[in-house]
Amino acid sequence: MKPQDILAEKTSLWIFGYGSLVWKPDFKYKKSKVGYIQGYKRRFWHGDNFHRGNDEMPGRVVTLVEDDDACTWGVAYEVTGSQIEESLKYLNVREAVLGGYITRAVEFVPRGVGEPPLLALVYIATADNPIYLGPASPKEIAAQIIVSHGRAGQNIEYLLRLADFMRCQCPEVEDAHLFSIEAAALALVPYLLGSQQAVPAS
Ligand SMILES: N[C@@H](CCC(=O)N[C@@H](CS)C(=O)NCC(=O)O)C(=O)O
Repeated sequence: MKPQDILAEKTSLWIFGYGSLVWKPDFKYKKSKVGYIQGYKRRFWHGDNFHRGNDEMPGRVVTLVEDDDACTWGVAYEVTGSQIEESLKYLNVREAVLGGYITRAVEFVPRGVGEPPLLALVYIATADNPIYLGPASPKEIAAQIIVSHGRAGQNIEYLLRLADFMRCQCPEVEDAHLFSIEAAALALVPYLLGSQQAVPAS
């Protein structure tokens, strides 16, 4: 199903967030649900030269990579009436124009027992995007994150708030990729805080 199929003559639209959108939606919505989408894994493989980085030192933000065996937890937001146009207009700038994300339609599964799956719009950055950075080790990703910042603030804030969301809202979920990067970044902070030692080689 294409994104436009779920937008046609809609009085209600669900938007799935799995990165900064889980802690900073910044658009009006009617309700939100924690849950997951199947067939995608979340990875810090997208570059960001606006919100959490710049052209000289791009930050790293998350995107989704297709993987039939994986699922990604986040938050789905329901927008209705005028919220639909307002949210899409806002996200088009924040995610597509400034972030390089495209939209896809996905099936969102709410965590609540017996709650039916919902069709949702999701913003994904694909490998053909000019600022896509691709795979790297947790240490390499962490080393890039701790020195990057952009118009929205420090890249490490983006990492820590996402890790906090997962610990608080999805404590039962194992996300080795996210938490290994968080641990590597926190281990590097003492070196960042002006210690004399050089940052250890990764
Ligand atoms: N599309 C993902 C990732 C969104 C995301 O992190 N987008 C960046 C743009 S590169 C953003 O909005 N950052 C705002 C911020 O870092 O405060 C989501 O659904 O959460």
